[in-house]
Amino acid sequence: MNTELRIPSVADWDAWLGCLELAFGGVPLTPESREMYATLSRPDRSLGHWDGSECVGTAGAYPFRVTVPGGAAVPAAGVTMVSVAATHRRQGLLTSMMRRQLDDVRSWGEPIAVLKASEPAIYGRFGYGAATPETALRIDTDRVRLALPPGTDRVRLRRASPGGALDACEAVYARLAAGRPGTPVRQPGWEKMPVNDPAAHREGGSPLICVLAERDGEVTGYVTYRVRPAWEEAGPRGTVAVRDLAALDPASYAALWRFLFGIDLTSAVECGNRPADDAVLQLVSDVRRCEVRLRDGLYVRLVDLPAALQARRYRAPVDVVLEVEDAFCPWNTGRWRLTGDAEGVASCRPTEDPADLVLSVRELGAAYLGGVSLSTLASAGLVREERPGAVAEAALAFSWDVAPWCPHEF
Ligand SMILES: CC(=O)SCCNC(=O)CCNC(=O)[C@H](O)C(C)(C)COP(=O)(O)OP(=O)(O)OC[C@H]1O[C@@H](n2cnc3c(N)ncnc32)[C@H](O)[C@@H]1OP(=O)(O)O
Repeated sequence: MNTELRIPSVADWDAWLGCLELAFGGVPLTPESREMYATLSRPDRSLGHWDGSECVGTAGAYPFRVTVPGGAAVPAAGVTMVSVAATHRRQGLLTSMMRRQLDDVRSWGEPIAVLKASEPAIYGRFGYGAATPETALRIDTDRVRLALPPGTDRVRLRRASPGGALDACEAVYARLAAGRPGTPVRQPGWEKMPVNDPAAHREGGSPLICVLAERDGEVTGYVTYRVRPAWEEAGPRGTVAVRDLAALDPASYAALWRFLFGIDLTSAVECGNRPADDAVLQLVSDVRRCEVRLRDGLYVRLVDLPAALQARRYRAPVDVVLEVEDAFCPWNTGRWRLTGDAEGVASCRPTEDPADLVLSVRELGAAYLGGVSLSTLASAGLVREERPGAVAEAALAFSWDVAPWCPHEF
């Protein structure tokens, strides 16, 4: 196959986006989404495969910063808009784009690349590990009750227009992003994404509604949701579909959930993406009536392994030699001595010392944000222990007190 791989010019944008649309089923993007992507896209950080004048492959990489354990916001390539034309699939076009992109990311000095996959089977071969397990929830609000922490009744709730409340919501997001590994710091322009609400995407639901939680006149939380009304012989069976819910304190958090549970003419609350440690599951009276579906969230690829491992903090003191295999980015292959703890700057240097743990870069990516335990990976046979006790030591050090989560779409 004779295709040319190159950075698209601004004039290539329509053809480039057209390839992406077709690969995702051919439904044209709504004008709102098209305009948003046109503003956010970075042609200089994108790649296209061209077969003559036809664009047959696309990939992009936004310049993000992602919170890692310890609170640093690490430069990260946000890989996105990956597609290959149906006429050209399984001929290695994606592989060649991943090759070029990871070389580019390395040259940009971004220690990690992250993505959300359309299908989990695609990116492991390129060294991406599923790092932030997330849950999709559906709660039967006719039968489930909520326990409410002290102060819930003092939280004031106020409806606001999603666009008008953007600054207040973004301030809450920014404070939470700093404490939750896996969360991208919002880059300029991206605040529009959570309130992008094309009518074509509402699936019979209302336009997006925003409710703010306030304490002492300050916004302490928000929820955006839509209601999908439904009627049965026996009465109303509407669903509340939550897009985003965030709160700075337990009372505001509970007040928002209580509000969602009480919306008239509805009998269920659905959330497509919540963290694996979402506190609501500790408030519900009957967890069996909450459908909880585990999903893969953010995938992490260590591009510059020592820089990435040095950027995070470790929950307990650690001193281990990791023997890492990385066939796709061979500069990471080798033995690395990692030392670090909760406070100081970690060190990760090449070493000739014998290995304590043997693993691939994919497993290291999965464990990087503290959401997947090295012990679990060892139990699965994906991490090999060469020094007794090394798995337990490293698993504790890599773990974190909050589960990593990526509430940011891209
Ligand atoms: C971050 C994001 O943007 S996620 C969005 C990804 N895009 C999509 O899902 C859109 C629809 N799908 C597509 O456009 C294409 O099928 C792609 C991009 C997923 C794959 O592109 P291709 O050029 O066909 O991939 P390529 O030929 O390089 O395949 C490389 C390997 O991955 C495997 N592979 C590719 N796609 C898939 C898949 N969906 N599921 C499982 N394996 C896959 C191939 O079989 C091949 O395996 P091999 O090396 O063992 O032979």
